[in-house]
Amino acid sequence: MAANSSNGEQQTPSKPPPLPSPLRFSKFFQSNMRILVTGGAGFIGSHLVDKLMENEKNEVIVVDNYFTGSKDNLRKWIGHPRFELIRHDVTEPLLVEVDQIYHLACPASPIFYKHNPVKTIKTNVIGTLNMLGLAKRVGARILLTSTSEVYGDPLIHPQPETYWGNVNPIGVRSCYDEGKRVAETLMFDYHRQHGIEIRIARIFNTYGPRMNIDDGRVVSNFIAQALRGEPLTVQKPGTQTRSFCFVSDMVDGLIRLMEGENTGPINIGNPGEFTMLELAETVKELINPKVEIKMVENTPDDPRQRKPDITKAKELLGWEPKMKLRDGLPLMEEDFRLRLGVSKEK
Ligand SMILES: NC(=O)c1ccc[n+]([C@@H]2O[C@H](COP(=O)([O-])OP(=O)(O)OC[C@H]3O[C@@H](n4cnc5c(N)ncnc54)[C@H](O)[C@@H]3O)[C@@H](O)[C@H]2O)c1
Ligand SMILES: O=c1ccn([C@@H]2O[C@H](COP(=O)(O)OP(=O)(O)O[C@H]3OC[C@@H](O)[C@H](O)[C@H]3O)[C@@H](O)[C@H]2O)c(=O)[nH]1
Repeated sequence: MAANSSNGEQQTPSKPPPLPSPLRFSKFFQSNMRILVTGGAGFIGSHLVDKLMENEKNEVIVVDNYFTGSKDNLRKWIGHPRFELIRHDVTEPLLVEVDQIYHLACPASPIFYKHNPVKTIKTNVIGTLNMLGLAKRVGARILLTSTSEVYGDPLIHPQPETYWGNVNPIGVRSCYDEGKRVAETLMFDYHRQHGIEIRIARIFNTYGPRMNIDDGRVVSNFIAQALRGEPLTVQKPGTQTRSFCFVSDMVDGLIRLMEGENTGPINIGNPGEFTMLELAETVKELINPKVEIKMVENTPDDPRQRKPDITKAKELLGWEPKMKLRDGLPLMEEDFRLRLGVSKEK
């Protein structure tokens, strides 16, 4: 049955989806829903695993190369009978019998995805090709965590899914921005050519507990700096905007997309938009009023504005974020205090 694409026109595949394992049709079928999460040892992935494991009908397999993720994020599941953790790089083929694939494997922090740009684009292109080949072979439904970066430095604001973007094809961010755009292209080509069941989430900036403390992203940087009494490093011009979604809202959106009947792409993010100076002032107010704010140089091609139009997510998934930034930041502060060993001043 042709799924609907989020921009309205039918993306009717030329073939029906490949049949799942015959086992799933047997009336005595006892096995669980077998779910693969690539990049499941990462920030969003490990929270997704926590949520999926709450359902006793789910078996979860995580593959991860630990480039930016950590086994520590999954320690509570290691040894659990419905959980498996495999060290695997998605740029190499993988064969596991699964029913759903959440494909999150890709470094998300700009510092990390710029560290080895060729590897980043290989992960996005070859990694996604390998996961689509697996989906075709075993008849699995596959969800790609794409990104707001596919809009580049957007000329339309807020960004709807119908916006084709404004992306530099040869810049220092292109390994990620164009890599994710190619991944989306591959997803739709496998859908149209082979009938694969696809889901595409365009994730906007997400924050919360378990972010790497020094992964260089703005929310983790500001909170770690405030807790360490270091100046908050606002990258110029400071008036650039982002919209921040708390990780539990993000995970809820991803699961609704996977379980729904729409291919996407669908924006998943919080439309609450702030400048980086406003974010710094909020972190200073909530965490450490004595901390300084200092302007520092930015990096090339940094988008000037970003805010999701989440009309599709509301209408097609019945989803919208619940956590406001001022309520989410203290939860992240608590996590960072624990991990940094910095107690709250009385
Ligand atoms: N966090 C955000 O704000 C955000 C925004 C937009 C999109 N996304 C996307 O969501 C996904 C998860 O992001 P995150 O914030 O959890 O990042 P993260 O870096 O914490 O997680 C990525 C995980 O993928 C693993 N990985 C990277 N390359 C791999 C490879 N070649 N093979 C196997 N594993 C590999 C890493 O070790 C890590 O565990 C990514 O696809 C990212 O592009 C995140
Ligand atoms: O210390 C810092 C870090 C970052 N910034 C600024 O904060 C803004 C956000 O930067 P981040 O590095 O947190 O994140 P980005 O918005 O560049 O990318 C983020 O959103 C898109 C996702 O696909 C990426 O995975 C995610 O990292 C940028 O304008 C950056 O210049 C600071 O002002 N200070």
